[in-house]
Amino acid sequence: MQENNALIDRYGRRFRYLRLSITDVCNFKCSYCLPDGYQCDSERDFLRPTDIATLVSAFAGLGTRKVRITGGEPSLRKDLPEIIELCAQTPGIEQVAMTTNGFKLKQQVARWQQAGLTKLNLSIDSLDPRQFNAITGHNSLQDILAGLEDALALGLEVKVNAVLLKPYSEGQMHSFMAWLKSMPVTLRFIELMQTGDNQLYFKHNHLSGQPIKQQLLEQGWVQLLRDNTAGPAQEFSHPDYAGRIGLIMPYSKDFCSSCNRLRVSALGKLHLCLFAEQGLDLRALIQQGDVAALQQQLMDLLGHKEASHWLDQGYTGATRHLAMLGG
Ligand SMILES: Nc1nc2c(ncn2[C@@H]2O[C@H](COP(=O)(O)OP(=O)(O)OP(=O)(O)O)[C@@H](O)[C@H]2O)c(=O)[nH]1
Ligand SMILES: C[S@@+](CC[C@H](N)C(=O)[O-])C[C@H]1O[C@@H](n2cnc3c(N)ncnc32)[C@H](O)[C@@H]1O
Ligand code: SF4
Ligand code: SF4
Repeated sequence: MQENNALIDRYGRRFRYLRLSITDVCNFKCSYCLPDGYQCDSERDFLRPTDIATLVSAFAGLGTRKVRITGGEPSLRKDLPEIIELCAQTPGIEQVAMTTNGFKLKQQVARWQQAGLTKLNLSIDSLDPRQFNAITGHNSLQDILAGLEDALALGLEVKVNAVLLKPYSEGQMHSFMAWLKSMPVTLRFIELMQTGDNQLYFKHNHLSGQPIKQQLLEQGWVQLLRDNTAGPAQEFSHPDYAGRIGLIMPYSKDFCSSCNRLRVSALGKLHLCLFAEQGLDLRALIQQGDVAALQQQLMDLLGHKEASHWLDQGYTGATRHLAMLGG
């Protein structure tokens, strides 16, 4: 890959990781994301598999090596195996990952893996069924945990996401640490992010990950190096635990200096940041199937990417909730 044909911004950050949302529909009601459930009256015209093939090959030609499929809930799309497969078969793409609430995991994980999925991130905010139900509005923790066992048995690399939430933090931490002793997954605690819709919730529930980092280091956990397609987590391992711990701390200093990812929404809009003011419409070029023009457009638009999210100044851009874009 020549440097003049790569996605590099004016701050010298290189973008090898595409987060592709394939739907904004979701069947859960996570209290920090869609507390009233998914609301939309009109039909949504999401990118089709042929559009996605054009888009992913444009990104791959500019050095993208990893695609994460996300949503809303991506497993609600019936053509998900087809989408995974076309991403996996795009020349240049080395990793196809997905973030899911796990509702369809047990039924579908073998198909996803056959289609080419290599990594799975699974959102489990609590190991206590009652707390899980209170947070997500779904009584499906046991099925999700059974699906997780299946995913591991198939050899998939699994990460578990848990948003740090003040009222649950003590129980959350305790049971997760005991679980990790024998569970070979990377468990990531994510600082709750403020969005347009959750301002009051954020005020009451946000917790910093910094004290957890301090505690881990005191207890002998060792921080690991990140590779250049890794997500934003700081990761730690410990010889007495089968699992690892990750911390995603968007409010910490310099979080955005290692930004390596761009986003495209299910409606075909490029978002230069999770908290960018607006999406930049790529759909017309995608539907023309003109990969070279699309690549030129991507390189031009990247010139507008900001240094940071400015979340620490209370800025949430146009992001009402993370289901809009897939986090
Ligand atoms: N602020 C911010 N949050 C992010 C970014 N990327 C991921 N996250 C958040 O991190 C959490 C976990 O995201 P995942 O979809 O599991 O992806 P990831 O952390 O990039 O995963 P890996 O690629 O496996 O490291 C979600 O809450 C995302 O919203 C980012 O660029 N900025
Ligand atoms: C938006 S969801 C989309 C994928 C899928 N529905 C899921 O929940 O895994 C992606 C990730 O964002 C996280 N998330 C959603 N809203 C958040 C917020 N306000 N702050 C931090 N993380 C959030 C979720 O916990 C999940 O791990
Ligand atoms: S976090 Fe994921 S599962 Fe929960 S409401 Fe948002 S999109 Fe749905
Ligand atoms: S908040 Fe924006 S700039 Fe910061 S890491 Fe995430 S996408 Fe990149």
